[in-house]
Formats: sequence, C-alpha cells, structure tokens
Amino acid sequence: MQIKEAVSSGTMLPVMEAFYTIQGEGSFTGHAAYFIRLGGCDVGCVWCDVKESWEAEKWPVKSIEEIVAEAEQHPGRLVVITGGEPLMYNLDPLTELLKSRGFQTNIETSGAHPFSGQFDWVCFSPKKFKEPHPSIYQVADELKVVVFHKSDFDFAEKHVSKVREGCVKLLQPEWSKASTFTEQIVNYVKSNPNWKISLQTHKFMDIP
Ligand SMILES: C[S@@+](CC[C@H](N)C(=O)[O-])C[C@H]1O[C@@H](n2cnc3c(N)ncnc32)[C@H](O)[C@@H]1O
Ligand SMILES: Nc1nc2[nH]cc(C(=O)O)c2c(=O)[nH]1
Ligand code: SF4
Ligand SMILES: [Mg+2]
Repeated sequence: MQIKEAVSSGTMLPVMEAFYTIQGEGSFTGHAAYFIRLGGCDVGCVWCDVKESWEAEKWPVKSIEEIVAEAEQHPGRLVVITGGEPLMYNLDPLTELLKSRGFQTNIETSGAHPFSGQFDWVCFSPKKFKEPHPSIYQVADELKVVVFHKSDFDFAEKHVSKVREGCVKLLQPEWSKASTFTEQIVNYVKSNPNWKISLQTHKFMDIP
C-alpha cells in the first residue's frame, strides 16, 4: 500500500529500463542523453515499438533518489523521460530532483494524460488511439507526428492550430513503413516547409 501511494505521488516510479545513449529522434538528435523509460501505457498504438512497456506491473518500482543516482553515473546532463506513457505519473518530484542536480529535462509523450513536471523540452507525439489532454498544447516545444497511413498528414495538420506558434513541427515515418512513405513525406515537406523530417537514427545505427 505504501508503494502504491508513493507511485501515485510520484516519489516512486516503475522503471522498465534506463540507458545512456544518443537521442535518435527529434530536435535533440545526436545529443548524448540518459533515457528513463517508465513502465505503463494505456494508449495502445498498433505500431508501438515498445509494446513490452505497456503493463506497468511488470516493472520494478524505484525511488526517484535511486533513479537520479543512476543517471549521475554518466557524464551527460541531458535526461529524456519516456515510456510507456510517462504522463501517467506525477512527474513533479522526479523532475524537481533532476533539475536540483543540474540535469536538463526532456520528455517524450503522447500527451494523453494531464501534464506534470518541470521540463526544458516537451516532445508531443499525438496519437489517434487516445486523444491528447488539452494541457499539452501550451507546453509542447515539438510536435512529432508518426506517419503510418496517408491520413496521418491531415491528422498532423489538425494539431498545428492548437500548438504554440514556435512549436517545431516534425513528421517521423513509422519504422516498418519508412520505405513506403519516404517519397510522400519528402514531397509533403517540400510543399509544406513549415514541417521537417525526423528519422529514428538510433535504429539505423543499431544502438538503444
Ligand atoms: C515509444 S514512445 C514513448 C513515449 C510516449 N508514449 C509517446 O508515444 O510519445 C517514443 C516515441 O517513439 C515514437 N514511436 C513509437 N513507435 C514508433 C514506430 N514504430 N515508428 C516510429 N516512431 C515510433 C512515438 O511516437 C514517440 O514519439
Ligand atoms: N536512441 C533513442 N532515442 C530515442 N528517442 C526517443 C526514444 C523513445 O523511445 O522515447 C528513443 C529511444 O528509444 N532511443
Ligand atoms: S503512446 Fe507511446 S508507448 Fe504508448 S503505445 Fe503509443 S507509442 Fe507506444
Ligand atoms: Mg524508442
């Protein structure tokens, strides 16, 4: 019961894995970063590349002190909180501790739950499978839409009017469909230069 309360207050969190690697996607591509992948997701994307993360109960619950102490073992001071869906949890305590220890905090989120935490960069990747919570639109620094079907271009545009003016707009091919959609995505960005392309470069490099 005490653990359950700690998880709901955000002082303990289920961690599927944590690893020091290179940010492969989005505006921070190429930066060394420590990834904290929280367990649990209720969005259910058919093409999700970490389906094993969905069941929160499968993963060990750790205190935020333990999570941050592990991050401190590496030279980089950029942390990316991902999942699963990290906003299923109250991220205020974890991000406050990370910032007090000098980390830059970035998040990867579908925005499907109310926003929490102190983040320096918010990557918002909306999903058709579960509507975003309205709190995400005012904080998103980057709108990263995965292209899996031709209708995803319209889905991407639907979000443009809701995010802030300076929000970076990225189209990212779904990994298994990348070759099918390359030409369409390239042509789309050439015709709509407010968008840029994001590729999952870590998969090309075969690194985590
Ligand atoms: C695994 S998700 C975890 C964070 C959060 N649940 C979300 O969806 O933003 C991390 C990023 O990978 C993207 N992603 C997941 N599966 C993908 C795939 N098969 N191809 C391309 N991008 C994918 C997501 O859209 C998201 O931007
Ligand atoms: N290298 C690397 N970059 C990433 N950017 C976002 C990722 C994620 O799964 O959230 C990810 C990931 O899993 N690995
Ligand atoms: S929201 Fe993210 S973690 Fe959840 S199913 Fe979709 S891609 Fe996977
Ligand atoms: Mg990934």
